[in-house]
Amino acid sequence: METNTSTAADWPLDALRLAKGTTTVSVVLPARDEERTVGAIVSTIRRDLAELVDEVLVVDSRSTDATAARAAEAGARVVRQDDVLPELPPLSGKGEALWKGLAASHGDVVVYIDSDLRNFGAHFVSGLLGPLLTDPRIQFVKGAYERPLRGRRGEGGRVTELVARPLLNLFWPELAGFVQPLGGEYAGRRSALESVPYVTEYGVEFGLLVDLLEKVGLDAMAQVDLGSREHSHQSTAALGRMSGQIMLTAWSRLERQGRIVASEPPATLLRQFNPDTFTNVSVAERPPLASLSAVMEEDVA
Ligand SMILES: O=c1ccn([C@@H]2O[C@H](COP(=O)(O)OP(=O)(O)O[C@H]3O[C@H](CO)[C@@H](O)[C@H](O)[C@H]3O)[C@@H](O)[C@H]2O)c(=O)[nH]1
Ligand SMILES: O=C(O)[C@H](O)COP(=O)(O)O
Repeated sequence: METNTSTAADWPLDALRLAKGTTTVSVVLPARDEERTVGAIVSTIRRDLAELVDEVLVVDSRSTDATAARAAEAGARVVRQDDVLPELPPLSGKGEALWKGLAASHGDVVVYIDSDLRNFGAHFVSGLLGPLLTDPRIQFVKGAYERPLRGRRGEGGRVTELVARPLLNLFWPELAGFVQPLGGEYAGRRSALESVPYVTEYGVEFGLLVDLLEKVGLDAMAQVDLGSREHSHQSTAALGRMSGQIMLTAWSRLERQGRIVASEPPATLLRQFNPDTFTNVSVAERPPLASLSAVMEEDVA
């Protein structure tokens, strides 16, 4: 991992403009109720990265606020998650938004950026593009950063530290060098992203790392330090549900890789208190988009 690690400052815009050549780039932003932040992120990309980014696509993930309007005003193309590939039964959550964004976008390289970032800068996108535009061996690039929690440096990323990184270290230690395995800022070649399934809900990042490791190998994966990342924080209860989804994603990969043989499937209801609720934390899965390309070409042309 260390050999494929760089920082955003290693990738100045002038050099990337030259390296880009005819490669087309899409930035895809999944967004559910992000009216406060999505417009500024889209505007920054359009203003500072006009020569590098060919398409900015916001996937409106069933927002009930003005996310779609704010994104469109700022210059993004906006699609509604459930309007993409409408012949398929809709699924829900972030993973579904990302898969639909892959289907609806056109770039040779796709950059994913969360829409709730509060300190977004153009270096998030240019940093992620650096290894992909300059090294043909690289298929996938993950952002790394320091994450404050309500002003406390290094304290953010609770699910990352308590669930995701321990699971990766236990079962996929090759991936232990990824500092932010759950981070929402990453990029890949379309051919690589279309070759793997997308887990729905919040299992998507964990599933992509494990599946891409198997598909393209660690030498084709890179990491770029993007500095510091600030985003909106979810409640502890919501992070508990996210953790359940990530654990079930890990389980599905262990089973698929033949590393566990289950006498019975795991329960998928998470009981939480205050209020006393049961939530289904199961995740579904979309197949590799390449396997649906005929359908997709008809639909998004
Ligand atoms: O149903 C959903 C839920 C979220 N989002 C968007 O996805 C992004 C990240 O979602 P958020 O709820 O802010 O996730 P975090 O609590 O920040 O979770 C972290 O960990 C998750 C699990 O790996 C990752 O998916 C996130 O990108 C990462 O920031 C945001 O732009 C959301 O608007 C959707 O589009 N649809
Ligand atoms: O990636 C994570 O662990 C979750 O997004 C939680 O992040 P937070 O602890 O910074 O809210």
